[in-house]
Amino acid sequence: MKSHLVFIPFSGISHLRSAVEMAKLLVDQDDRLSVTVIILPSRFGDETDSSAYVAALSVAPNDRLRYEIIPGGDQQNAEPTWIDIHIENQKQKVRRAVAKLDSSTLAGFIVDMFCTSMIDVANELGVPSYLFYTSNSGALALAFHVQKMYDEKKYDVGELDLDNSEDELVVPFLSRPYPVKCLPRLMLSKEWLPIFVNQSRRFREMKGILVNTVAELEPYVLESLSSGGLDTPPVYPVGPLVHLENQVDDSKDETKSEILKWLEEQPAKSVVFLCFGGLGSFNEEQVREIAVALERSGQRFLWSLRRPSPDVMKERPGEYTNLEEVLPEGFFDRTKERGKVIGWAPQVAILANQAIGGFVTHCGWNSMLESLWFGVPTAAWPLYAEQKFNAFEMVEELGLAVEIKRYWRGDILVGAADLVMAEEIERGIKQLMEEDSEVRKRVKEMSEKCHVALTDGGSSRIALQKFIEDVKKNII
Ligand SMILES: O=c1ccn([C@@H]2O[C@H](COP(=O)(O)OP(=O)(O)O[C@H]3O[C@H](CO)[C@@H](O)[C@H](O)[C@H]3O)[C@@H](O)[C@H]2O)c(=O)[nH]1
Repeated sequence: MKSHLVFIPFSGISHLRSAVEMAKLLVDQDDRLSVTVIILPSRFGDETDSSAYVAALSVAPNDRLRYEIIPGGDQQNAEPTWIDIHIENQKQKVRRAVAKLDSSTLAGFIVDMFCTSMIDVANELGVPSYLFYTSNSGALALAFHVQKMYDEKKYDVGELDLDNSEDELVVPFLSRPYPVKCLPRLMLSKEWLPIFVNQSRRFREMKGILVNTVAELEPYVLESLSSGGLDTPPVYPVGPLVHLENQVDDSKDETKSEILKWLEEQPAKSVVFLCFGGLGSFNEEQVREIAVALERSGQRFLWSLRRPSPDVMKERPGEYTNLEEVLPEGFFDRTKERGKVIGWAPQVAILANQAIGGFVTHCGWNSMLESLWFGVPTAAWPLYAEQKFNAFEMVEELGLAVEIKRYWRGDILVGAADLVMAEEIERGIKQLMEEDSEVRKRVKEMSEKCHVALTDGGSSRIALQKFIEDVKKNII
């Protein structure tokens, strides 16, 4: 029997790309399955970081995988709205897009964690909803755990002293206590917590949850989720879903070619790469500390440095027109033989290059998976969202990363951030680049497991097959 799934990702590039990889896997795995990916307009009104990617998708024809692009229309140049309101505003357009599909084969909706209000549209049509979770299963379990405690009145943000708290939470699926100050900022904000908790409640309405993780990477969390303690829908670890296409040297892109050429000239595993995701940027004081650390470390480096946005909730960080203004005087002269400062990075192609020996990252989950995929060890410097949890899991629970700063406080999206001193950064970089470290060895082993997971008979393929079988069983 033919089945059709409607997939509604969030429009941000870090959610969209893994969702598209997920959709491709689904249709590859089962030739009776087809998927329509509905691409929502960006909340920012522009489409800067995803427009080229989306344009390329729409020209790639496939009978069983289609893209329905919903234009921004009247929202162009409007004030950006909060994510939940923005998604709510798209419901009518999604109804219209779904109405064009053959309802007799409709088997369900797969929605991103930010698009849970689309469950209402699926319910109107009488089809089940599934969640596609773009981060790890630990962050998912933490969200469920905090929601459960909140609903049972055991978690009160009013009682938490955010930045100075030495309190720790005992979280069932973690092997050690979790410091309250490492909770994502949303879980510590009176204003945001109810929205966050509501999102987790809606996760529980789903028939199943696809997670961009690997069974071998997070076994304890996945066991805990499947044992029923948190009373969640079934979880399917189907990752790592990594967008690998831009790994090749695309000669049309001169900046990328130049970066890759420079890397080819460097010795194997000699370069430390620094990159902080789509929203990562630093004030001038912090930029100087990083520059000093790079100089003192003596290490070869490739540094993706972005200009901070005046209001990151409304506008993404941009590119510097003159990097010398922000870097210490003489920095370029002193480091020109061994370092390169760039803007937006072709990250996957860089991580795939033989010259990269370590990656200083903000711990966005795609970055963590990309570095694991290429066996590159990381130094954790979390900046926003759930990244402090990711850092805790990778450094403390799994021993797969070193740290730049232990228990870093703040969140750059709400304007509060500790200054990290050059000494701390230098120490982290040196530890990261150690040749025969335990972390490097563990990363290599985990990298191999990630590759095996995606082969026939591998854990992620088995989980994907189980998901497809369950989708078919759940058709009413
Ligand atoms: O200069 C850059 C910066 C980023 N990237 C790519 O952009 C993606 C960034 O994704 P990620 O590392 O996950 O970071 P964020 O963009 O910050 O991702 C958001 O979404 C993730 C998945 O839900 C969360 O884990 C993060 O905390 C959240 O901030 C990756 O594929 C990178 O390869 C580049 O190619 N060049």
